[in-house]
Amino acid sequence: MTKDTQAAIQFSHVDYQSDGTEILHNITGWFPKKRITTLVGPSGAGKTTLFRLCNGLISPDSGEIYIDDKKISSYEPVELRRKVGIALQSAKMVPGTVRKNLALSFELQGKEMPIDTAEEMIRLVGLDESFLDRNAKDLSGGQRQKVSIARTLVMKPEILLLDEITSSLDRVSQQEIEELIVKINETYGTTIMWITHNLRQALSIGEYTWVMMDGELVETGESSLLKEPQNARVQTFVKGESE
Ligand SMILES: Nc1ncnc2c1ncn2[C@@H]1O[C@H](COP(=O)(O)OP(=O)(O)OP(=O)(O)O)[C@@H](O)[C@H]1O
Repeated sequence: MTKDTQAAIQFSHVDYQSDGTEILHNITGWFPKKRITTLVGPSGAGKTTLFRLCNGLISPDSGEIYIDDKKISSYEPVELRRKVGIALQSAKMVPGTVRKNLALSFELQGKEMPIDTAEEMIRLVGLDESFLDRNAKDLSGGQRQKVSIARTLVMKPEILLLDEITSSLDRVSQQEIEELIVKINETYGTTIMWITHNLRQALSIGEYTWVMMDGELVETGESSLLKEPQNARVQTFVKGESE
């Protein structure tokens, strides 16, 4: 992709190993600020591991990651967690109300969540305020995913990492979440990085795409590259996923 905007996150020759096995190899690339970029690739390609590097859960063995042109290692953990929010497919809830779940990040910092923040975020994700007092265990899969996104958004992250958040949802809920992702990006200018197995989503929602395979970044650019990939392995992957 041409560098017409600033990078929110930049990888420079990043390697990551676990128990002596190389999981990510020489990753060099960037995620444009305030845009939606999808990450696609076969299972085990290293996409989730890349996310864990981005929010500081793990650190590279070599190479460097920059967030807003500043080395990731120079961020305080609390500052990094606030800047980079993450929502996962499992959307695990703690026992109790939706409000309690939304307040988790504040609680961890010994703060109280402002009432209007909870209301703003629950409305943003398309649920009405009565949901705040519902028990999280009674939510449907789609509602739980929306609450999980709202829970990440309460800290107003500049960068939002979404890991396969629509894979277990029905078509209608998927579409609602897709619309929500676009709305978050437009409302707050949030940089969004979105792992998805769904190439239709990558083509229609994500402006840019990273294609990862076997721990490497094999193709990157505007999402339209998925229509005519240059790399033979990507061609095979795209063909397989579209059948
Ligand atoms: N903590 C770990 N220890 C050892 N191996 C790991 C660890 N975490 C991930 N791996 C391995 O690293 C590789 C990449 O895993 P990762 O979960 O990042 O891939 P992925 O692209 O997100 O896959 P999926 O689409 O299935 O979620 C896999 O082979 C996985 O088994």
